[in-house]
Amino acid sequence: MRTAYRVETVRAAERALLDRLPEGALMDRAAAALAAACAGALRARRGRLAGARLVALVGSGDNGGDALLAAARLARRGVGVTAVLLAPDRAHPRGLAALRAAGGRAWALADTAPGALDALLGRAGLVLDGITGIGGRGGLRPAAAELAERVEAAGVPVVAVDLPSGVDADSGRVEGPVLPAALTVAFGALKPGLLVDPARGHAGEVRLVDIGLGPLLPAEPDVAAFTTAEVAALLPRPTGESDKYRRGVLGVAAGSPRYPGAAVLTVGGALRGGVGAVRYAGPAGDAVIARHPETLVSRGTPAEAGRVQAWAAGPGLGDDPRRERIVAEALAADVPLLLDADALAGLDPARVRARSAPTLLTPHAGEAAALLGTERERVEARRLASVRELAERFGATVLLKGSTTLIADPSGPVLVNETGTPWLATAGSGDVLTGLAGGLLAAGLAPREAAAVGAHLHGLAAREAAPPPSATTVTEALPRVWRRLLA
Ligand SMILES: NC(=O)C1=CN([C@@H]2O[C@H](COP(=O)(O)OP(=O)(O)OC[C@H]3O[C@@H](n4cnc5c(N)ncnc54)[C@H](O)[C@@H]3O)[C@@H](O)[C@H]2O)[C@@H](O)CC1
Ligand SMILES: [K+]
Repeated sequence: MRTAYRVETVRAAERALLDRLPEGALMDRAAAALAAACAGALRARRGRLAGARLVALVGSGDNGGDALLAAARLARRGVGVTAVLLAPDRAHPRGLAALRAAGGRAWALADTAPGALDALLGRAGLVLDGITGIGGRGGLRPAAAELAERVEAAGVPVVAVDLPSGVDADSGRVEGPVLPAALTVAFGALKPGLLVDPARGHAGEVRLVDIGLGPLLPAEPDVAAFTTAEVAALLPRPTGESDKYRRGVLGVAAGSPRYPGAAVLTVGGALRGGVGAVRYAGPAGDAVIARHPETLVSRGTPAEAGRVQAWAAGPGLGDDPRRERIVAEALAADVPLLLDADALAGLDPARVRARSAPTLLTPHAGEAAALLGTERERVEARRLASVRELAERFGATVLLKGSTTLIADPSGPVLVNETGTPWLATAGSGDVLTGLAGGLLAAGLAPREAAAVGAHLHGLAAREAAPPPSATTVTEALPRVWRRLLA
């Protein structure tokens, strides 16, 4: 499990660790790892360290202190270092002394002419961003924002200290200018913003450095991501006693005369979700049978279909006059239920909360916004808060699709899927995910695991499908992903 903790939790663990260690030891650990990461990046660019040039951007907190101490280490190894101080009178005193003792230069940003700054950046092989870390509040302030803009314009690769400056560590929100990094070196624990967009999109490669915080962090993180090995361990596997019913049957209520393809794609995903069988109920049975002859099809609504272990309803129901009845019957079924797309429109939280079996909702940002009575942009800017709010309001598991897919229960850590790719923004790919996650539900996974495993497999399949992937080629790539994970 990759885990992330909120700032408050990280700080509490840091305080406990600081009490046990000599003064400065923790920052020295952080600085040593940071210097090693920068040395690697500089060597990768020009083969050797001596003679390389580094510019360290230094804010007024400990994040700037880390940058100064790391820069001092690099200066001792022959790197030409210039620190640009945003607040010279508040720069970390020990860090600044170490840098000067190592032969590094320190410039006050306020006294540096724009031309001189640009020339400095133009010669630099790497920029170390120590403007703000977990103490950063709101978007970057004007002087820092202007500096970030100049660095970006210079095109020098940036290594972020702990977090890209300007992102919100706890929420992943970005409220103004940010300095995007090629590499972020995080200390002690990842923060939620390093896993959740839009902040994550500015962090580049994220490397976690162990500074001894682990044993002091609580067992339950705020945000977590399954690794592929953990997903592989959760995949349902048939046993000697399995038959098609014991492996689980998923009922699919999707598609309409106008959108038969949604039924085909949802069933296609479901057949690759580890189930023993898929029952399709709806008007697109002929199209489904033509593509997936193993499906049990019927024309009726969920209540008229046979026994299933879970239902997945919603894709392509469109303006089918039976839509409300279909959703009502799926809600009334005493089995786990996945609701997506057209089944989410106007969904009443009380109806979901009243269910006796678990429910999984899989909105994209637009659908989530409609359920929350807000705008899509607001959901996209506040993905973590939005998914938590939906889960709480509906008393359900919610999978919020998008640039980083998030999965929340009414309480407990939010799961992040890290396998997603922008290529998945393609017609019908959500229908495949609905079938896949629904299949995993029917096969016996809890909603949270079904959602996380489904999203993980879906992302891996999209990466494997020939670019550009389509919903159909993603479906076709799924068995290859299963094979690899089961091996
Ligand atoms: N506490 C510890 O034991 C350790 C902390 N470490 C480092 O310390 C950092 C946290 O240090 P701090 O708590 O001093 O906080 P930061 O250094 O992250 O930022 C605080 C400073 O930045 C300024 N600032 C805040 N928001 C700003 C904005 N929007 N624009 C411009 N300036 C802004 C504030 O005036 C304040 O002086 C971590 O991110 C990490 O890099 C590491 O050295 C490991 C050990
Ligand atoms: K930073």
